Amino acid sequence: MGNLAKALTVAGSDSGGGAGIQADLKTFHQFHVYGMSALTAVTAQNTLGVHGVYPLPAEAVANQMQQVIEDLGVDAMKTGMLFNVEIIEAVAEQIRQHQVKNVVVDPVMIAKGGAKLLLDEAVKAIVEKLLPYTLIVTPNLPEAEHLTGRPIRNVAEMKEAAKAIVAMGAKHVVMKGGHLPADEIVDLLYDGEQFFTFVHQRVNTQHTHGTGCTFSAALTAELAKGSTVYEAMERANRFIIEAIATAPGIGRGHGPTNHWAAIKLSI
Ligand SMILES: Nc1ncnc2c1ncn2[C@@H]1O[C@H](COP(=O)(O)OP(=O)(O)O)[C@@H](O)[C@H]1O
Ligand SMILES: Cc1ncc(COP(=O)(O)O)c(N)n1
Repeated sequence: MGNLAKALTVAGSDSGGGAGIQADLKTFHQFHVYGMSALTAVTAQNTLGVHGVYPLPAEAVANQMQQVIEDLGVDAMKTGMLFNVEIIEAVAEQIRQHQVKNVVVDPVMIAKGGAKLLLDEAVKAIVEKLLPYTLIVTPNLPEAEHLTGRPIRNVAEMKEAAKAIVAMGAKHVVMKGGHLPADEIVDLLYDGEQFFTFVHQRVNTQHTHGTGCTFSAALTAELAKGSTVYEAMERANRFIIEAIATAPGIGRGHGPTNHWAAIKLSI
């Protein structure tokens, strides 16, 4: 345990356990990384949808971050549902004050059922306050469209959007291509100079609740352990594909992925 890697998630609670803080902590654990959390909001949620959103005061988020960073230490952190401008500003300020490295930002905006997990006016705060501290930002296509204000209909437009997002201050972009209607999914990594594409077959399933959270948590866990961005991307990508392919199939709606999925560490 001497070299135990430690990761922090700053995100909302999904009472259904498939997304949010719960998905992140389960994934950190599966990667043998010590997981810590700063809760931003409570959602009353299950596989059928979001039935209530109860944000916490920004001060409560900042205080949780401060206490774990100053005592336990954070090798990597991720953000998920941040909900409003005040919380985003508080999170950015904690990152700045404590010079937290390896920051992954999953710019969660809308739950699969359509519920707002980020207020409209807060998109600008993600760009202006958070992206300058971000090592990897992981938008899905609708999120990348909101960040850039342009439509994304193919891989060429994904690359253009990735360039625009790096120009906003993030060091790397992982743009997830699951929302393009094709049998092959293309996930894109851009490091400001080169594009790397990760292409895989779509699994035919409705159990994709929390895929974005689980993927970005895996990325964060690998960074906490000292992997390079490329290695972390490759391992997180394999993990999420396996987690979707072996989803337990619970709940009456969009069920969770399998957070016990085998981690394929060999590249
Ligand atoms: N049906 C699927 N089969 C295989 N992989 C998927 C499927 N849906 C999503 N993924 C993968 O899960 C991750 C999240 O994808 P995406 O659906 O684009 O984002 P989000 O969950 O944030 O909406 C990506 O790495 C994507 O390749
Ligand atoms: C608290 C919380 N955070 C994030 C998501 C996004 O989940 P998904 O990956 O299914 O879009 C969610 N549904 N709930």
